Amino acid sequence: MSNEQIMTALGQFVPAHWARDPVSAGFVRGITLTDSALVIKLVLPFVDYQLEASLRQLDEQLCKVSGAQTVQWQLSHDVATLAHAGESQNVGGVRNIIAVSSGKGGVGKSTTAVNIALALHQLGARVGILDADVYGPSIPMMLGVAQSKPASDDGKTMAPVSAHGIVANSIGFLVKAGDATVWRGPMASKALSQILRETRWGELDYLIVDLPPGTGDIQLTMAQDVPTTAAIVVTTPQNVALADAVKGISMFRKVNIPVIGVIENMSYHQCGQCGHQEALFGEGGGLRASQEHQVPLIGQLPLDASIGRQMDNGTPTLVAEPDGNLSQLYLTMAARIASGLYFSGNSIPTRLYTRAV
Ligand SMILES: Nc1ncnc2c1ncn2[C@@H]1O[C@H](COP(=O)(O)OP(=O)(O)OP(=O)(O)O)[C@@H](O)[C@H]1O
Repeated sequence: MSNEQIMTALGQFVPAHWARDPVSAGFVRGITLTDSALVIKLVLPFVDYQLEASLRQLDEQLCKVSGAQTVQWQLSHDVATLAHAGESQNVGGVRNIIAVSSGKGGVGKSTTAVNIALALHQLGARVGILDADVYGPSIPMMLGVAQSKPASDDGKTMAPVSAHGIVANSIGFLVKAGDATVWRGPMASKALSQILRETRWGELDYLIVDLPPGTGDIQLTMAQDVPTTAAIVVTTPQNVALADAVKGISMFRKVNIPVIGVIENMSYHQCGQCGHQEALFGEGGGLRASQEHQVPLIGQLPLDASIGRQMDNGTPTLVAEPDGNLSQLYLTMAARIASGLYFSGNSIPTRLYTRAV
């Protein structure tokens, strides 16, 4: 068997949404031929979705060059810590902080943030979510834990609330409904920094931060006082929402936070009877914004009453129907976010993946 031919075959294959092939990216960790099986071990610095099915396209070619009868893919991940802009100190065992923002309110930012967090968890990552939407904290309700409170043994730090396999903290757990809405910008920003640093998040691969809509003080805090790795902008296809989303993209760029991409929510309505898709709010807006501003379009989600209903019941789509079509959309987007984050970011040198075969 020639390792070189196998590496060449692997080196010519770029899985969906990856920026590089697994060989040049340094993910191949072992190639062995046991009995009649060729065993290929890959360790990824991000979580992925349906990667094995995609790699199986290579099986025939790999069997031919190795003389093996089958290929066994051993896939695992060890999520890399990526460098962030600014001087702020890392948050405990949190490897990456992803801010989810929107230019306008009501576009489904929190709904998307929660389902993406749960999707990353379903893909095998350790995930937390911080509800920084001080003016309308909705994550406790969406995760079905509105009656819970983060526990504090020492009066200084808090244990986050666990729900559906992820951990969460929210201003909504800590102050009475409506109280935070009268806070002025600086107070809200201080609350965000404090809640972030006083929560014992434990070891997390990804901490999703659900920001309030707009481009104000809190967003600046994310750049200056929080080690934010990258941001995602959620929008609807309407022109007004898009114009605001573009402002959000520019703002993150100005403060050197890379934008992983745009998610277009409520892009189309799918008829429950015949499956016909109709673009209720115009078409192609997210794609246009992504092309004009050179950010990837991470995905498009339909306007689907079940997304809202499931959230209102505290069992988000990823929990209510983990294998359903909508969950598959979220899982695909989560994988794009994870790989996009890695390939667009800078790995911290100590965790750099070396080429080893
Ligand atoms: N794809 C979707 N299909 C159907 N309903 C949706 C979808 N996305 C969100 N919703 C519903 O739209 C409403 C607003 O969603 P959400 O609270 O997530 O928006 P938001 O952008 O975070 O709002 P705000 O900025 O005001 O907090 C909710 O009732 C939610 O259930």
